[in-house]
Amino acid sequence: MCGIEGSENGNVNDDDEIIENNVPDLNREAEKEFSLPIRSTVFSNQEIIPMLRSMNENQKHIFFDIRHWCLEKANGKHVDPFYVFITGGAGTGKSRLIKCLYFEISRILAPTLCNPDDVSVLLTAPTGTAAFNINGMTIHSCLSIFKSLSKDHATLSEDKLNTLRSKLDNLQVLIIDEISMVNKRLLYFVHERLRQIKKKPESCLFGGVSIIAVGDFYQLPPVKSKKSDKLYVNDPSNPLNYLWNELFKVAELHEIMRQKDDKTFAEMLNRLRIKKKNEIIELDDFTLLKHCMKEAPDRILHIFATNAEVEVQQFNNSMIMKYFSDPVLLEAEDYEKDKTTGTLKRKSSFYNSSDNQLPSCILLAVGARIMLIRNQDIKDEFSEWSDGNSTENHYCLQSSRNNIYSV
Ligand SMILES: Nc1ncnc2c1ncn2[C@@H]1O[C@H](COP(=O)(O)OP(=O)(O)OP(=O)(O)O)[C@@H](O)[C@H]1O
Repeated sequence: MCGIEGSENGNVNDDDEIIENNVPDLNREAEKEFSLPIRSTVFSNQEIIPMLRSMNENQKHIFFDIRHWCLEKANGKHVDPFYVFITGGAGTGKSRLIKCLYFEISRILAPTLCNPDDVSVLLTAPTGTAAFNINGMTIHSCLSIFKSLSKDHATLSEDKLNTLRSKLDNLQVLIIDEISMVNKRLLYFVHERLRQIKKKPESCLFGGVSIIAVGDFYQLPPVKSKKSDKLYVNDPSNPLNYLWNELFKVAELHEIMRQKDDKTFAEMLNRLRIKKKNEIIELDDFTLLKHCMKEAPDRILHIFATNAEVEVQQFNNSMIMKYFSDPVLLEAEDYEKDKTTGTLKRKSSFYNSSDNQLPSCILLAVGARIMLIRNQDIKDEFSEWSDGNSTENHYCLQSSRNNIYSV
């Protein structure tokens, strides 16, 4: 991170793995008060209605099946919970279908809620970026699941559970996008938490809540998971196998909508999707791909396969060196809490871990655009930050808790 001023003397719960390091911007004082960040996602009619109208046959089929279930539920009929896995290659319209489903489910089930603040359906994803993409929340934050997924975190105190219950007692459907990034253990925690919220026995899967899992197992796998822990691996010796295998009914989207006007390209993408690493690409596909490769001008958005190519002295730095005359190298400062005095001391060396991924220094310049890709604590609510057009030579990121990140 950038230079940091300010310190915190809060008690830190060492068990909480969300606190990966005791840096000053991670004030866990606020954690003492349990507040629930659950919020309903709101899509406007203007946004959704054109999407509903333009669904393709495949999307409609899935949509109306789920809609039918909701209507039965809203009419007080006894319907069993359903577990569906909506899959399809990149650009087949999964995210779009999710938004339509969320809109329709919340609309149909709204009259079954006693309180307007209650939630009948939740829109979630396993990572912040994926959740942002669908205007949803992370599974961890809305179900109060800790990142560590250790047994100790399986249960919450009655107080915390009651807070969750007050909001989610009427939850009927949970939508999980990017399911390929969810492993068996996380799915088990989802089952456990829902069961606790709904006060149901172990045998009641997901506490009776229906699950719509969406994603593509050819896309991103769960971070740091053993092969047998991946959902699609049917391993009867794994005690958590039952929560995915044979439970979820598959609904597949086939038509690539993102490149729908370029059938040749879309078909090639479908062939590449199922290729294994090191498997030869057919000559025609290779030629088509080569044909699409063009030298991109420096200033347009570049996509790289690894963070290292972007960060570690590579693209970003070379662009700053090329276009700015006054680059500034900022070194990270790391603090740790002295367990006896509770005060924060600057560490002699920079905290480093393979999952931290923060650079130990960053090169900046006046006028260079900055994108904050990782906000350690959303409660910070950065109130100001440079959009890169400022002519000031001192940038300040002021958080709501008065930690100042100066750049
Ligand atoms: N029925 C449709 N009519 C018109 N456009 C559509 C339709 N379905 C999807 N699209 C468009 O196709 C593009 C890809 O859709 P979307 O992002 O939902 O796909 P996806 O399967 O979630 O992709 P990915 O797996 O890459 O995240 C978007 O621009 C979306 O608006």
